[in-house]
Amino acid sequence: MAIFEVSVPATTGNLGPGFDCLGAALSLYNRFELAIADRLTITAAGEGAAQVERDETNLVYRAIAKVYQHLDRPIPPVAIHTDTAIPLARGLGSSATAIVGGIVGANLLAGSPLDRLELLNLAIAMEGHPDNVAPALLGGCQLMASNQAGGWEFCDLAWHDDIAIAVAIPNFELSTAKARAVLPKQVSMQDAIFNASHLALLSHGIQTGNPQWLTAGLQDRLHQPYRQDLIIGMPEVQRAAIAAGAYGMVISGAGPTLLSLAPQTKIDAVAMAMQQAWQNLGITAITKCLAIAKDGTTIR
Ligand SMILES: Nc1ncnc2c1ncn2[C@@H]1O[C@H](COP(=O)(O)OP(=O)(O)O)[C@@H](O)[C@H]1O
Ligand SMILES: N[C@@H](CCOP(=O)(O)O)C(=O)O
Repeated sequence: MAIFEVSVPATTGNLGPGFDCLGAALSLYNRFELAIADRLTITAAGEGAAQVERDETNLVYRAIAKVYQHLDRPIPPVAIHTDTAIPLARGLGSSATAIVGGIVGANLLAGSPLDRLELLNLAIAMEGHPDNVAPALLGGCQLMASNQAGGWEFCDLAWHDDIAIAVAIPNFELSTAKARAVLPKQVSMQDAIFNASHLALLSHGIQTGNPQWLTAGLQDRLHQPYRQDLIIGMPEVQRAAIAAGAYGMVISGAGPTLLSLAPQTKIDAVAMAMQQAWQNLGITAITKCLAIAKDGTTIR
C-alpha cells in the first residue's frame, strides 16, 4: 500500500500591515504521512502531539474529506501520521500545515486529479484567509489579492538576503479563533490608508533590504492594536528587540509568537533580547532564527 509523505513549512501570517494578505514560509516543518487503510487511524509524534485530535474532527482528516467531497467521491478510510515540529496555537501556522498536508496528501491518494491552484483554492476556502496556506503550499513570501474573476493573485516577493528573521515562541497558547474575535468589524479611513501605504512600503523594503522602509513599513493598525492585550509583555519584547537592532517586531500570525526582522549581523542579539525581556516578566520563551522556506510543500 502506497504511503505518501508530505512536508509543510511553518508560516508567519500578516507580517505587520499585511493582515490576511501577506505571509512567509519559514524553515520549520511538519511532516504528514497518509495511506489508504482499513479504518481511520491517527497517530502523532513531536511538538504538541498530545493535542492532535484522533478522530474525525482532526484537521488533516477534515482537509482530506474536503478534497474527496470536491471530487464527489466517497472518503476512503485513511491512516494519518503527523510528526510535528511547529507548536500548536502559537501563530506559526500549525493549522495551515494540517490543512495543506491533508489536501495535498488526499490529492495524491486520489491519483492527483487536482492541480496546484485547485489545491490552493480549497485550502484558502477551508482556512478562510490566504496568508498562511498560500506560503505553506507555494513557499517564499507571498502577497495575495483577490482578482476580478473571483480568484486570487499570488505575488512571490523576492526576500532580500540581508533580512534575517527571529521568532520568540512563549509558553502559552492563543487560538487564532480567539485572536480574531477581538478584531473590529469596521476600521476608520485613516487606518485603512495607514495600512495600505505601509504594506506597499514594506513590500519594497522586503525586496530591497532598505532599512528605513523596513522600519517604517512594519507598522500596523488593523490587527495588532486589538491583539496586544492578549499577548502579555508584547511592548517590552518589542522595545528590547528594537534596542538590540531589529528593524521592527510584529505579531506572527494571530500570535502569541513575536517575530523580528533585523540585519543578519544583529539577529542573534535580537533573539536573545526578546527572550530575556519575556524572561524578566516571568514568561519562558524559546527563540529560533529561521530562514524563508523557498520550496513550500514537498512530497516524498
Ligand atoms: N499536526 C496537526 N494535525 C492535526 N491538527 C492540527 C495539527 N496542527 C494543528 N492542528 C489544529 O489546528 C489548531 C490550531 O490552530 P490555530 O489556533 O489556528 O493555531 P496556529 O496559529 O498554530 O495555526 C489545533 O488546535 C488543532 O486543532
Ligand atoms: N491572518 C491571520 C493569520 C493567522 O495565522 P495563524 O498562524 O495564527 O493561524 C490572522 O491574523 O488571524
